[in-house]
Amino acid sequence: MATSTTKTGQPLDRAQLEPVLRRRMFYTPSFEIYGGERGLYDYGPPGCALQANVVDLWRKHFVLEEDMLEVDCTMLTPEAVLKTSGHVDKFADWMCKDPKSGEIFRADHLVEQVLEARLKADKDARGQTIVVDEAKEARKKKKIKDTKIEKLDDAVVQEYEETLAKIDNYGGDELGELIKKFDIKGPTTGAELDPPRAFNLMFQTQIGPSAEKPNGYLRPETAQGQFLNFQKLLEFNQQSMPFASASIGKSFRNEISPRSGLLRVREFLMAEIEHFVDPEGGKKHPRFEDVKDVKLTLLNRKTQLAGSTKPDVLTIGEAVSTGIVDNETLGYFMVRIQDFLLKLGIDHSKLRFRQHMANEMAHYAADCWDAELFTTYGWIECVGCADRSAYDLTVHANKTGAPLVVRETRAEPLVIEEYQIDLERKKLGPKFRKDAKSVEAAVDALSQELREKLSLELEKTGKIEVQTPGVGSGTTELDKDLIKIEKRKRTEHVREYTPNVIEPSFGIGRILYSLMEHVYWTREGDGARAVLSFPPSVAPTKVLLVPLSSHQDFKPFIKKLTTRLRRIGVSNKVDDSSASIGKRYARNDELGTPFGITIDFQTVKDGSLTLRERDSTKQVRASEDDIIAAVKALVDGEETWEDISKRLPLFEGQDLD
Ligand SMILES: Nc1ncnc2c1ncn2[C@@H]1O[C@H](COP(=O)(O)OP(=O)(O)OP(=O)(O)O)[C@@H](O)[C@H]1O
Repeated sequence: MATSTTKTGQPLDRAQLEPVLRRRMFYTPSFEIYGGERGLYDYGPPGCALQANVVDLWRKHFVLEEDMLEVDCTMLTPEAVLKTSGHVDKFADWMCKDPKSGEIFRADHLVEQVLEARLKADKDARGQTIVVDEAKEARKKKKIKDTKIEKLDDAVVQEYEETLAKIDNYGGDELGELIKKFDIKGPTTGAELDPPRAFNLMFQTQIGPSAEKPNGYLRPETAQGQFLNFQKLLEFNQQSMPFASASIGKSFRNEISPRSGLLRVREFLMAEIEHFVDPEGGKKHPRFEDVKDVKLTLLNRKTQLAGSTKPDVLTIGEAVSTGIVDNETLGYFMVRIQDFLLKLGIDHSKLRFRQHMANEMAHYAADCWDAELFTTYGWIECVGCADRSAYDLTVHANKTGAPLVVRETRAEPLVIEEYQIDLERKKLGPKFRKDAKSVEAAVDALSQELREKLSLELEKTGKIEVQTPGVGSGTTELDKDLIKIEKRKRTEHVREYTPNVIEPSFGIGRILYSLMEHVYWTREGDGARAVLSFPPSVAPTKVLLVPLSSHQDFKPFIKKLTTRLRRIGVSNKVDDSSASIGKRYARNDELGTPFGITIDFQTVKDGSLTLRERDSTKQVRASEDDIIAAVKALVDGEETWEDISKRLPLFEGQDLD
């Protein structure tokens, strides 16, 4: 796997970044003083501010700009809902147990880890200047300690790589076969593993005191609440289609082996959109024209099937017209997802869209693309974008009888010619008694094809036989006196259909962590200093106020500045500690604070201030009004630092760093 690099081209060292994130309290393991609980994290002040800013941007970018209908649905979900949606039976991962140690592994992750480790060892071995036989010889003689030097056959390397490219697609039996075939054993014991078995990821719970057994779950996604409110939302939207609902809230998954920090946790914030669209007419999107020339990096299904991970860069217009992406609405949202991630500060070169393989998608899905971000943990799915077809609305409507459909008055009434059936009910009742209703239902359910066939038979013989499950022998004879079948015209003024759903689904924690990796770099100086180059819009704190010292004369300026900044909604912090100004700025570079205002003796003389930019460490000096206006323009994204440094005089007086 390629290594991740920072914007300065240095390999990204997670062992350096993670302590910074923990120390500055972006996030921290929950319940730590009780020994911690895997897969659960608390966010500290900068983490909370960052998350709030990302969520705020999400709302503006999607809910506001796309005029979506936001809902906030409950997390506690009755069992019946999740039974109908398929989660109770199918929302599971494959786990396997080491019978010797009792350790539990997620089967696909175990295969992935082992194969990746073997490929790495192979690469290392190939990189050695000594040939492998010599390496083995040397190892025998204990000259080389590294016992991992193992070279694989080229065919094995290819097989491993192909397996890894398809790792998300295997079912339990296939994973069991891979474990056997590749001789994968318990990592700590070397024991043969038990065959994989399905583990449902939902947390079960009991709703109410009278429940005798668990009768509900913590939701594993926010989507179901949106589907169940479909009819009310359609009404709220004055029956107008297409429209989208949106929801931000916690979801819960009892992950088999949570790992990789915020990337795989058991409780996480999701932001999901359900865009309801008419399935007829190719799922067009009214704004597709505006985005059709935007390029995306696409790793399609065909490429993955060939065992490759080399993506294509295509405009979304090309991708949709050639059928690589199924339809305009899905393509439109992929572009909007990319725009959003880039706005946050995601590195464009570390973003790709990967198409799900046919057996990786839910059986009802028409197409699905994940926005994946490259991190030190490899490519990580951060946003799923799926076409869920009409599945969810259909199953809930069938189960409850609720009309989760759109009824539209046709512009032109539709004249339909069809076979219609008239039953002589007065005679049917006395003849079939308790079975009359079943016979009637069976007749009503006859297809047009059958009706045509039966009408000919009725005309010819004067009687027909109809399949009536559960009545007598299973077929019932009806004669001309009881049934009439005729071809007639019917005019339909209203069209009824179940909308299809395009669902972009964002994991906010995964996006936050990937973003922190993407904006992290180190500045050479006295020791490498960490910098988090968040764009001003998402940075936890926008401005640091630094008085030169704790001198009394600076205090009124600080008070005035904080009040003014607060009034215009710019978050700021004062650092009046005794550390040098350079040190204080370095501390806040770690927090990603993009701007700093210094208050010095010149300020006391003429009211002027310096404004420093985090990444370049350049400063300008100007009046308080000009500096405040510059900060506001920078934070609102109306001007860049380049604009400001052209407009206001540069300040070279002090090298603060
Ligand atoms: N355990 C988790 N921890 C953090 N975020 C998650 C977790 N599971 C899912 N997400 C986020 O929710 C989004 C939508 O969920 P989805 O059901 O598509 O994920 P998934 O395909 O089950 O993920 P994975 O295959 O990685 O388990 C994902 O793109 C991801 O950002």
